[in-house]
Amino acid sequence: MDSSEILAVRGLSAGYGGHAVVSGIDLSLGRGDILGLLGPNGSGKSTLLRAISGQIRPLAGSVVINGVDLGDAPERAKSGFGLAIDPPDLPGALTGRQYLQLVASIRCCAENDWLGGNVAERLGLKRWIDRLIAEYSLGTQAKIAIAAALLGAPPLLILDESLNGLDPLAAFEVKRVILALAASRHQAVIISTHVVEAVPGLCNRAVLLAEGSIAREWNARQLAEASHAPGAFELHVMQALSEPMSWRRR
Ligand SMILES: Nc1ncnc2c1ncn2[C@@H]1O[C@H](COP(=O)(O)OP(=O)(O)OP(=O)(O)O)[C@@H](O)[C@H]1O
Repeated sequence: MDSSEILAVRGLSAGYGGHAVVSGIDLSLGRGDILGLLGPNGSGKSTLLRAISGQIRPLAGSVVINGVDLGDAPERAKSGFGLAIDPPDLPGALTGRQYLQLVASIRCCAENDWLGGNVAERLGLKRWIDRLIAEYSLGTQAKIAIAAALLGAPPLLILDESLNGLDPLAAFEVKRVILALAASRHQAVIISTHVVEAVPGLCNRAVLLAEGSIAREWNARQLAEASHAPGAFELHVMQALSEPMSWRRR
């Protein structure tokens, strides 16, 4: 494996009850990559991220995180990524601080071990930190999930629609944190989103999932070009989705 490769997904199929929802997925992320994962509802974005994060077992193929095969050494591989938990799955009976302490103890780091300052404060969590997560709004829950995912600066950061529900200031701060992580070239980020227009300014790679397969990919140059023309990237995505499956991935 290339030492700069943080995520290597090869021939991955995954789904539920033995039925594949995503199949034939190949992905390689290096240090400094920010991958935007796009796709219509039900196209398999969350399923793919669940397979990459070891929440479901692949039906075929492999996932290697920072050089560790998830199938061979799941616990060691899992220490290579931070995942922002879906707000309904957060432990509502803990305070934000207790949750950060819990995640920090699992990651063997301090509860304020973030690259680039106090992320909890930057996301506006200071006045919520000693209150129960169950009392948080959805957006505030998303913020604590992101802050926890970033603890200990894991090589890979996985955000599944985590920008949803954030107020503009918090979304701006999360984007700044992500861009700084990528600029440090120690980490890679994979972020699924329906906010197509945010992708060219935030990501240097993008893939479009359709019916469980990668239908189209964009590299840094293509995203940079699209970012100069308002609406251009959204148009590319909509065009790709309107093409028959057999035309895609050119
Ligand atoms: N736990 C589950 N058990 C069985 N089927 C599931 C489960 N979770 C998702 N699916 C099915 O897998 C398919 C892909 O769902 P998935 O949530 O991965 O899509 P998505 O692209 O993330 O969608 P969205 O944009 O709506 O969040 C859907 O048909 C869905 O019904």
